[in-house]
Amino acid sequence: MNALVSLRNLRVSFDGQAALRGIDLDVAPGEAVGLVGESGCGKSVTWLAALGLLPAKARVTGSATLQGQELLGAAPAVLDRVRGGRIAMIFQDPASSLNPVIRIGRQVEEALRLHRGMQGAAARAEAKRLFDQVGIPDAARRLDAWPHELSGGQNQRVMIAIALAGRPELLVADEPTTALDVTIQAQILTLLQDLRRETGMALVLISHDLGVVADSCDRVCVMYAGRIVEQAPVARLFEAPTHPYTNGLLGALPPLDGPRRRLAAIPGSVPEPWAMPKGCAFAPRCAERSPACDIAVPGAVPLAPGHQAACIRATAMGLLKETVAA
Ligand SMILES: Nc1ncnc2c1ncn2[C@@H]1O[C@H](COP(=O)(O)OP(=O)(O)OP(=O)(O)O)[C@@H](O)[C@H]1O
Repeated sequence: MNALVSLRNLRVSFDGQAALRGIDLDVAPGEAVGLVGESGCGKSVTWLAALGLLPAKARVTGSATLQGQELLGAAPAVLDRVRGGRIAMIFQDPASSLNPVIRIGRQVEEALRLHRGMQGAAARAEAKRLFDQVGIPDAARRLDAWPHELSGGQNQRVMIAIALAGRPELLVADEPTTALDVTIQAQILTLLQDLRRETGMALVLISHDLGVVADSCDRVCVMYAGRIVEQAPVARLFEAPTHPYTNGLLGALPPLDGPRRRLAAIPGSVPEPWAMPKGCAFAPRCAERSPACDIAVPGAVPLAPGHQAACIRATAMGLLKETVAA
């Protein structure tokens, strides 16, 4: 795969506490990758680190490349061109990302000026086109609205228009629908899919909801305590989940058909950074734990094309495959 973005052994710590413990991830041009996991597992920090958006106290090591160009430690001028240009990011709460005292059209025009050098009537016409593209009704008039005059869903569409202004090759959408009503959530997710098809950009969708990610993405990465514990194409993940944590997330999904049942919750909680076990971080919550789980952190084992899991059960399956093939 010729990756658009490659993360290699990406590690982040704050005040000596590890938040990311070695992320390896490729995003191909045009693909949609879902990043899923419980709150605090490092989904947002992964992309904030790659884009140089973490506070100075964060210690970041490893590598994050955009078509071979290293982003970690890159000059501010390089990062300014990448951020909001080749890689755009939208966040959960559009109200806090938009400037409340600048009309929304002006905010889109500013992004067009920064990333495409557009000004005046050309920028205004392009801003209107972007509003049309993201489904803001009565776009010409809405350009002059203030953020507080629009609903949360409309403001998220404005954020998406700002993100599209730089013609990104990758859009990172960090819980883009969490703050919205359920019906609006579905509309925004559909919009992101449509835009990906229209523009050919890649999409990284961050969510704590495996169902949301499964509907919208080609591939899913399951994160736990600062690591990717399993990644696979969506269909494969549902057919052959290997990591017990993935199984736990799948068990927590409501069934598509059949009677409603109580959602299975995974007992226990994620270990705190200062109390990380020596072996597998999920072991204390794992029903399939064995003594070997406590010895060392399991590495990612390839199981099928695009499918890897970091669990000693996967290690055992990998060895079994090698023995059969020999
Ligand atoms: N600026 C910061 N200073 C200190 N710790 C931080 C900072 N930002 C993130 N962290 C820590 O890094 C870890 C990963 O956080 P991150 O926000 O990436 O999690 P997440 O998986 O995106 O969770 P959520 O779904 O709640 O957004 C958490 O333990 C968090 O407390």
